[in-house]
Amino acid sequence: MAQRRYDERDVRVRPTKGSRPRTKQRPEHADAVSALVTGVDRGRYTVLVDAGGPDEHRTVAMKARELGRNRVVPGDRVDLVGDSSGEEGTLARIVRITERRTVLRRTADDTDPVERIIVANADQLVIVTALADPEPRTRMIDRCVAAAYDARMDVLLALTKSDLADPAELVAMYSPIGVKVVVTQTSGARDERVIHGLDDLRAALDGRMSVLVGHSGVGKSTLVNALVPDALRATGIVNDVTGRGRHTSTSAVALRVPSTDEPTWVIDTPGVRSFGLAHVDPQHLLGAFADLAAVAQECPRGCTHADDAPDCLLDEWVAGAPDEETSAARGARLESFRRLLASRLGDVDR
Ligand SMILES: Nc1nc2c(ncn2[C@@H]2O[C@H](COP(=O)(O)OP(=O)(O)OP(=O)(O)O)[C@@H](O)[C@H]2O)c(=O)[nH]1
Ligand SMILES: [Zn+2]
Repeated sequence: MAQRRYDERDVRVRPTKGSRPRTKQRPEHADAVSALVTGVDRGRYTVLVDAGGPDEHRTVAMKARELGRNRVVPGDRVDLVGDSSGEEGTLARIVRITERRTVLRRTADDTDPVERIIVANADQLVIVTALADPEPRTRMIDRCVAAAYDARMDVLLALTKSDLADPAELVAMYSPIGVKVVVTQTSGARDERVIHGLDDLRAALDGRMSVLVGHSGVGKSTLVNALVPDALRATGIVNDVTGRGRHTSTSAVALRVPSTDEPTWVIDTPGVRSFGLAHVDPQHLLGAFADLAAVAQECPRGCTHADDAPDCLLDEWVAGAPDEETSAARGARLESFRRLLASRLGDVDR
């Protein structure tokens, strides 16, 4: 992973006439140790020092003043100074946030200008959806897909409760847009419950950091508890956050999935039910569809590529397909893209 750190060199100082450059000579913190943020609770950060290494241990940290208002979120790689031993009563300080590879954001709703980073550095978004009880809500899935693609994350659709309904329709709907699908179902009594499909899910998570989202009752906890047997204990000090505002009532927690060779993490997001998409750039969405993006480059200036866009070349691309099969495949891709685009614009949800 090519990572570069944010540090003092990133602060561009504009020389002002007649005054010395306002460079603050901050210490470089050469003795800092790096750590992974696994949880946040009321200004206290649970971090894992030397994750995966011989000296791995959990410790608690606070943000150093110099980080200002920058948010630190689960998945962040940070540098610590001070006492990072993890011994009781100690508190380390986070002095740097390593440049993030991905940033998953949410806005409260589509018109809310306030966007929050909820998770950093995650590779994929796992949308947990029950096939029945509760009924799947494709608008919610679309919104999650849009948010993930905007964050440049992959999407995995985990369809639970296949004992109650057939997954075929949803699979057909989402596989054309590059969404991987795993299907699970439980069987057996509560204390000797087996989850079919769990190995497929494990394989899809292996070596990656995945964020799990899903509505209440879809079976997300059932999956998390099966993947991370000590999930409750592993959350440590992290619990509900005293939210400033109504959208931060709970916070995300990173949990390590044991017994895989590569470090594998799931980030559970109890508070996140859906995504407002006000921040999503339609251009980013298009970027998730390489074939469409190539065609759309030649679209008229300012083309929205939406259903009602005049002279959008994407329509021509479908119409001009060499054979029926290609035309159907292209049509499905375009339709999916436009569905996501519409969810971004709020059309679908109204
Ligand atoms: N029939 C069936 N029921 C399931 C399956 N998986 C989970 N359930 C049940 O669905 C209910 C909800 O499961 P949970 O794992 O608690 O769901 P959750 O998504 O974590 O919901 P919250 O805890 O409310 O956020 C429970 O009664 C589970 O026993 C499944 O594959 N089939
Ligand atoms: Zn267009």
